[in-house]
Amino acid sequence: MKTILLAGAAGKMGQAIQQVIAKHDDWQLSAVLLHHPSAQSAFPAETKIFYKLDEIQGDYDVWLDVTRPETVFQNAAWAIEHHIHPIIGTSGLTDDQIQTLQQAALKAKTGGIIAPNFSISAVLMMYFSGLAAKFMSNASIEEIHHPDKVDAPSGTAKMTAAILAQAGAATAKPDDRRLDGQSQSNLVDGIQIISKRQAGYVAYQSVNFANDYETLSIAQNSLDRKSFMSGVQLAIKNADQQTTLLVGLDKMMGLK
Ligand SMILES: NC(=O)C1=CN([C@@H]2O[C@H](COP(=O)(O)OP(=O)(O)OC[C@H]3O[C@@H](n4cnc5c(N)ncnc54)[C@H](OP(=O)(O)O)[C@@H]3O)[C@@H](O)[C@H]2O)C=CC1
Ligand SMILES: O=C(O)C1=N[C@H](C(=O)O)C[C@H](O)C1
Repeated sequence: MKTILLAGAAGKMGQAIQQVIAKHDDWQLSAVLLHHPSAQSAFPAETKIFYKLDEIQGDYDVWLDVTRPETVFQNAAWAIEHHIHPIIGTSGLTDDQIQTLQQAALKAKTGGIIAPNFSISAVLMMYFSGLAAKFMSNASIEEIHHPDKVDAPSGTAKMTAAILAQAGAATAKPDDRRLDGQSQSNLVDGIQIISKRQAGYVAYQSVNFANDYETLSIAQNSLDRKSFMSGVQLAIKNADQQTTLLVGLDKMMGLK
């Protein structure tokens, strides 16, 4: 039996992940870490409920985190220190925090994965964008998310910017005009990211390239949080065999 601690279980992703775990006879939602007591009623009897890191007791194979940017580093560090393999879906980790967690994972011999996006099509969008960036070096990103999203740019956009930069792309002339209240413009690794929050969207991103006299756009749209669930399952299947902390679900999909 694979035992799972789900942090952020009462949130939008947490609820979708609970349904996925329940479909697997050999996976158990053994514990949840919640923010508020009011959310506790909906869990199976065998699920332990915790509200603070220092309350947590028991052994778990996997720590699945879908909480908040301000919480995720502390959670991931705690999981690794206690030899629970982390699957980090929560956005907002900085590059320095990721490096610190990777070192901690090596020391504790407890690997796992930071997956900025669990959607298979989003992973492919990032992968194809990295390929395109070798041939079309003027690139920018637009991301649109639901209005409840607390952080911008999205974790996916930041990872895409890193991939594009590594392939040699940059935004030729970043547009520094002021944007309206629902939009933000940020330069990350030399790539301009426009972030918008708009009702009706879950998660959308396009990567836009321009060469002389030609453009290329690679776009991906998550229409429902169910789009993330095949990636969540892949991560749960593989996380507890990891000895290092991977970044990006592509590393579990055999993409090179
Ligand atoms: N990797 C991926 O593919 C995806 C990643 N995400 C990311 O996952 C995260 C969660 O997204 P989403 O489910 O939409 O957000 P929600 O706000 O719906 O859920 C977050 C949950 O975490 C809870 N929470 C907050 N602080 C703590 C804490 N200290 N300990 C335990 N739980 C806590 C919140 O409780 P309360 O509301 O009571 O504060 C809430 O229930 C975000 O960072 C988002 O970007 C989202 C979709 C896909
Ligand atoms: O908050 C969300 O919803 C999402 N967050 C992740 C991100 O920051 O990239 C993944 C996906 O875009 C949905």
